[in-house]
Amino acid sequence: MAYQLINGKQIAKEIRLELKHEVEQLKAEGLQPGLAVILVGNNPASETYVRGKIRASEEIGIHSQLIRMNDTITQEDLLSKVRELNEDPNIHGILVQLPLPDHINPDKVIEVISPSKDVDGFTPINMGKLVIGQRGLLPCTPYGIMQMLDRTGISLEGKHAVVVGRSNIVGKPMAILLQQANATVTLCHSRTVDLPHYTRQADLIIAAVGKLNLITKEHVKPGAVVIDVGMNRNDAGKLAGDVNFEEVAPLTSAITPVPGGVGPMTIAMLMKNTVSAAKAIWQR
Ligand SMILES: Nc1nc2c(c(=O)[nH]1)N[C@@H](CN(C=O)c1ccc(C(=O)N[C@@H](CCC(=O)O)C(=O)O)cc1)CN2
Ligand SMILES: [Mg+2]
Repeated sequence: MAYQLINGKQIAKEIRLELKHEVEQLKAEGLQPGLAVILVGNNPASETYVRGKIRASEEIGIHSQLIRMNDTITQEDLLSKVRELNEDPNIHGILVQLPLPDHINPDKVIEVISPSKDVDGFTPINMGKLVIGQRGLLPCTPYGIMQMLDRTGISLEGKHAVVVGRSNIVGKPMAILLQQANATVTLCHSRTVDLPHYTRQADLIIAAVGKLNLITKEHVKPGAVVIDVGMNRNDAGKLAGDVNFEEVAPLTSAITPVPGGVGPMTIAMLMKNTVSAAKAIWQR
């Protein structure tokens, strides 16, 4: 079957270009959105993602500040830094790159980020708003997937979506956004018995577990749409998703690649959230 390859890299580029124009206008009106990125330690993958965030900010015209902290920093010192940024009038978005070192409780850190500056959409306030359908800042990866589906013209109305993975960052918020778009949602996870039983009924599969080749052709109904959120290394050391792309793609109507699918959308939506946060704070 001929399938559509959903080009997240290209869609993300379009979104960044739209934001660049919007920021030019905002700057002319006297507002330059500002983003602070906190990186604790030197995890190589985090270094890459943080670099991508700073580069995207620069390209769009968002003022950015990278705050590097040694991995021996105390939780209290990290909390103090976040509190300081909460009060900084030039900063409209704050994010703490995850994962954090083991001695720091990420929940405690996320909790102190001002919800109005929480451009990751991870604070209990923004998560709560999402659940009850109030406007807030949305987590970037699920928000990016919604944009990708929308901009590809994939309708969710009445579709059966199966989300595999129940993380706070992707699976849970994804399930909520999909049901708000009138999909019927099944949320599967590592303890689901007979995963293919569920995924084979799906018009849309979102694979967000972090397990190489978890989704094989046995999991997929012909014509389904498959979104791969996984980021794993294969035997050759190459980046690969949760979906066995070679065998699954020909069965689908549309599928995202890894790399070049969901990943770039995450950073584009972070930029969008930063611009939205700046406008909301400015209008207060
Ligand atoms: N505070 C946060 N921490 C983490 C988040 C997050 O949204 N907020 N998500 C991930 C990491 N992440 C952003 O932080 C992220 C991961 C991957 C990509 C990406 O563009 N991937 C590329 C491939 C990049 C590569 O070659 O390594 C792709 O898929 O094409 C962007 C952002 C965990 N932590
Ligand atoms: Mg990807």
